[in-house]
Amino acid sequence: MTGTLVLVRHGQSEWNLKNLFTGWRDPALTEKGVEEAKAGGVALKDYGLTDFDIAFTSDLSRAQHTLKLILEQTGQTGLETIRDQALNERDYGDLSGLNKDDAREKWGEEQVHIWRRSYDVPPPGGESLKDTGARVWPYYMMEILPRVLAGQKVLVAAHGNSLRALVMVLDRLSREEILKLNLATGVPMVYRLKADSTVASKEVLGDMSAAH
Ligand SMILES: O=C(O)[C@H](O)COP(=O)(O)O
Repeated sequence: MTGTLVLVRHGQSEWNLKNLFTGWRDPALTEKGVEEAKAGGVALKDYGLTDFDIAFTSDLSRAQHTLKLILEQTGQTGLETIRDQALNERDYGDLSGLNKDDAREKWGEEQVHIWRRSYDVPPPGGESLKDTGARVWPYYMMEILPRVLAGQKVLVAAHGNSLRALVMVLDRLSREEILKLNLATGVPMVYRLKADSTVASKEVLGDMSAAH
């Protein structure tokens, strides 16, 4: 029997609230984001996951803060944690700091949707989902997956697009399907993997439909 992999997107950030492209910029969580992260922790606790072996997070404070708030709820504040920029949000390049509605007015709804959700079209000066995956997938294979296959319970607090890259592979989504996938903030996804690293089961502890 292999272990458990939990993926959770950080709670709402100040720039999510202001509707700005964020990428590698480093805004803090909002009050709502703090509440979402705590709720994610409570959901894990209620589910019975209070004994993680290790946690991973990005180099960005919104993900690190989310992880801290979750671990406070599961009673694991001292848990070994590895931070790595391989798990950072996709680099939004020249869009970073721009308002998403202003960008739609300037470039059109469809172009902005393609930049935000397509597999291989990068925003100007930034990373496509494929580019993001090119750093997330090897990191997952080398650092995270071996621990899960060894039976550990592993928690990953990261970002909308670094996690979409992982979910694309875990859920075997096509390029068309990934266009439609949005991850809600603070909602844990609990995966159990088979020994061949494919997914045995997936449970979502919250409401993903609120994602946009
Ligand atoms: O970096 C950002 O702006 C957000 O965290 C994710 O953005 P998206 O919803 O446009 O992918």
